[in-house]
Amino acid sequence: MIEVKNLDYTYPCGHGLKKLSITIRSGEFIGLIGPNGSGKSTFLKNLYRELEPDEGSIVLAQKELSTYSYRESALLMGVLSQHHECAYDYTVYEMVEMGRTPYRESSHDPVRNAKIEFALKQVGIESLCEKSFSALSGGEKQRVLLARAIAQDTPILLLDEPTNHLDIYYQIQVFQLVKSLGKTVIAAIHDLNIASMYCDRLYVMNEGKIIQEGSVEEVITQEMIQKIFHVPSLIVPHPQTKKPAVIYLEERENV
Ligand SMILES: Nc1ncnc2c1ncn2[C@@H]1O[C@H](COP(=O)(O)OP(=O)(O)OP(=O)(O)O)[C@@H](O)[C@H]1O
Repeated sequence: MIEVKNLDYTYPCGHGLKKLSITIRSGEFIGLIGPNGSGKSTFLKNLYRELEPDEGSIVLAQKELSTYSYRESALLMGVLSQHHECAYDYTVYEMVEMGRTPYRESSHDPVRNAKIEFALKQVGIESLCEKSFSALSGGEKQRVLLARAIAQDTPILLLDEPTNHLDIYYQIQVFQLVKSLGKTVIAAIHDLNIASMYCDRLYVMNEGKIIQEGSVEEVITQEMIQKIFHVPSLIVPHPQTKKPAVIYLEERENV
């Protein structure tokens, strides 16, 4: 469904992405992991067209991304990014409504309104509808933006550290909810235990490159965590799921 080949992007300062290639099948839940500044957000921004690649190709549903109009790509990809700024004082309902913009529906359209209601209910924010978006906490804003992305009803969701501002209850709620939607998901994730619980496959990024790719069992290893994050760890099978669970160790001799 998404095929990225030899993607290059360089910021004026010289940082960016180098020859990135990724193939994602329909319905996969993909995690991007890697240290701060490794290029996860830059990659997602190239996908959701905030940045334009210098070289390489991004093919979405068998068509080069740059040949889609912005409306067409908004019908395919929804985005939940880390940015919360909003120039106007919209209500929560108005923010979620914006997810339907690419559809050009009338505000009385029953399908449109059902999609908005569904999104509000799924994220559990019906009671916030009349509140001003700018008056919400960081975590509440993030949930509103998730509801907007759900209302957009796209087959692909791009998530840039989606649970940044959320407490553990809502972190798990967001990942469970996104997983239950059965969409193709690409998510930049810092928490390796969350990545292990929800992702089908992981890509490890470092210095703008993909340096490893595989199942969570293949990727989440003591060696990778030591090499990429410089932290000693112990990997144990999760007692419920048997997926790798990471226990971080103190840097001590003879551990
Ligand atoms: N707008 C920008 N202008 C110049 N350089 C940038 C810009 N945004 C990011 N960079 C640089 O590009 C590199 C990759 O940054 P990016 O934000 O993609 O990393 P990341 O893996 O998402 O990091 P984090 O985990 O901290 O969110 C970093 O060296 C960063 O300083």
